[in-house]
Amino acid sequence: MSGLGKSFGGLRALDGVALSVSPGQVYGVLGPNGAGKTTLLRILLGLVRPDSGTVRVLGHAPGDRRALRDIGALIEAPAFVPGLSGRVNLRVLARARGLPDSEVDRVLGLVDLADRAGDRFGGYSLGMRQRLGVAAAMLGDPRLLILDEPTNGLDPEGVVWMRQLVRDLGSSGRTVLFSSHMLGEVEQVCDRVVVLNRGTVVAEDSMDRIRTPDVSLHLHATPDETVGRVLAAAAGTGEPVHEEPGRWLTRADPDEVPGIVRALVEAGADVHEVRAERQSLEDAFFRLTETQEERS
Ligand SMILES: Nc1ncnc2c1ncn2[C@@H]1O[C@H](COP(=O)(O)OP(=O)(O)OP(=O)(O)O)[C@@H](O)[C@H]1O
Repeated sequence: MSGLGKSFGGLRALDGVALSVSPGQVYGVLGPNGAGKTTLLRILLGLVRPDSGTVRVLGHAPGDRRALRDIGALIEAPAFVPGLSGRVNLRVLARARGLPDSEVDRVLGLVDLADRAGDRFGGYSLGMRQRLGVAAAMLGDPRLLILDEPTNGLDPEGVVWMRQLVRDLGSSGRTVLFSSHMLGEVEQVCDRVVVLNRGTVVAEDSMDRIRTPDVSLHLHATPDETVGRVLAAAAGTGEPVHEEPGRWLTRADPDEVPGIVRALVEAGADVHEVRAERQSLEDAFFRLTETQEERS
């Protein structure tokens, strides 16, 4: 998709969004509340029409029957009939699509609901409802799964289970596009991630590169005058921060760290402590969304 825009009244929910998802990738859509994640996923399914831009899903226009056949989706709370059992709810969906009842049993097994499949949907916990929603999305073994906040309502055990399921789907060649504001979750299962903020893409890259390879380099080294001079001249570092006498903080490419330490020693500095901390996705997320706030 490219140049995607969507407004609701005066509110710009998406603005010039471009992204491309390759088959077999697990792709995370990340962003704070109201960033436009759900709107983006709804557009892919043909549930919302964009005001501008071009979108192709599995080679077709969004909402095209040929594409929908190969897409499974869970968008917001799944709608099932409360008085019917989980199994019967799925059978209704499966039969409407010409799928055999054995397919229902297969997906119930995948989401660990086989034991409770005969119970009324109305009596299901939030987590069970969510599992049934995922099972419905997997009916017919679609090539592309679009899951909007799939861990909503799941307990910690359910979150771990969902993470594993998404991973398994990815490693079996399915393409999974899922949104989350649980950053750790995205970090652990995604190949690539797009970070949205206020309707625009603030980053779109591989998980490793989003995190940026840079480390926060904490140094305890003296004397200050020598350390300051060496850090300012070192390649691959950010602006050094002099935290207190003898203590420095800078950003550095991890490959440059040995060279920085060598340069300090060669310049006659005493190096007492070197600590390089990798940035988590959480750091990257806040850095990206904060930068955006500052710009606007
Ligand atoms: N049908 C609609 N009518 C009016 N405004 C809408 C509609 N759908 C979304 N919006 C607005 O568009 C913006 C983006 O919403 P969207 O649901 O896509 O964000 P999100 O990133 O999924 O957020 P959340 O994490 O809170 O679900 C929000 O400000 C929202 O209020």
